[in-house]
Amino acid sequence: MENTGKEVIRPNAVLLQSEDLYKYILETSVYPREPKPLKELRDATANHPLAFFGTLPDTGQFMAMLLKLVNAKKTIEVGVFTGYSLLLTALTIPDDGKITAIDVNRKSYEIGLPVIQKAGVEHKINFIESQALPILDQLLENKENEGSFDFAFVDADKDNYWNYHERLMKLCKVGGIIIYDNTLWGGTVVWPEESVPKPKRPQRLSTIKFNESMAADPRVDISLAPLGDGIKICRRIN
Ligand SMILES: C[S@@+](CC[C@H](N)C(=O)[O-])C[C@H]1O[C@@H](n2cnc3c(N)ncnc32)[C@H](O)[C@@H]1O
Ligand SMILES: O=c1cc(-c2ccc(O)cc2)oc2c(O)c(O)ccc12
Repeated sequence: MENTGKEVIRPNAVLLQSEDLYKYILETSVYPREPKPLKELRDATANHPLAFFGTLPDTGQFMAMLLKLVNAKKTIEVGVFTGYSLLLTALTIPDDGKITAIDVNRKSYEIGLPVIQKAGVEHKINFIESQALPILDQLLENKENEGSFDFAFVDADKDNYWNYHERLMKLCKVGGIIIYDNTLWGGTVVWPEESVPKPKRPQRLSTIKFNESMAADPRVDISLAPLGDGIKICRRIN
């Protein structure tokens, strides 16, 4: 039977419409297990005017689970900010694991760096201050990098997500995982355009197009999980 996409919407589609329920998840499942350095990094970021950029702790907890499930050792991060997702990755991968972390802004990385150093995981991180696209292209110039990464986390300029995807599909191994953050863009993907604040419209359109393109990409298994701001989890199939 043809899948019309018009099936009955089940009750769980509205479950997280309550802030109290989100608080419940954080207080009963996430915060009690959050490693101390991650809490320290959140505290160090709390007064930053862009503190809302930080990866949400429930998303982080799920990401750590996936990193462990695929035994990730070699990873890429696009979009570091003060380093919540970076530190989480560094704490999760083995001692000889390596993260290539790219961000245009080293200043924000330096806010979290003392916490990363204190946690004893800085040696796993190669931070590169740059636009991400040229660095991904540079990595691809070395054939040894092709299909060598176990895991990638993308949390930067939404307009480039598909460009990142094309490169990460070559850099990640078959069976490797790529996570794209903010793929529900604050829920605005289903709002009428005129209800969306003007500055948020371009990224909303990019996100809608990205989700459509991803659904049509036969190279990956996908899941759009409503964690945090929506994370698209891709597993490279071939
Ligand atoms: C939402 S924040 C990342 C949050 C981070 N994952 C965390 O856990 O705190 C987005 C970051 O992407 C960076 N960024 C934006 N455009 C970029 C680009 N073209 N290349 C590299 N980094 C970029 C910004 O400087 C910013 O630090
Ligand atoms: O409100 C934002 C904005 C961004 C953003 C916009 C433009 C860029 O070039 C990079 C990032 O990212 C966000 C984000 O990742 C998040 O989790 C919440 C809010 C925003």
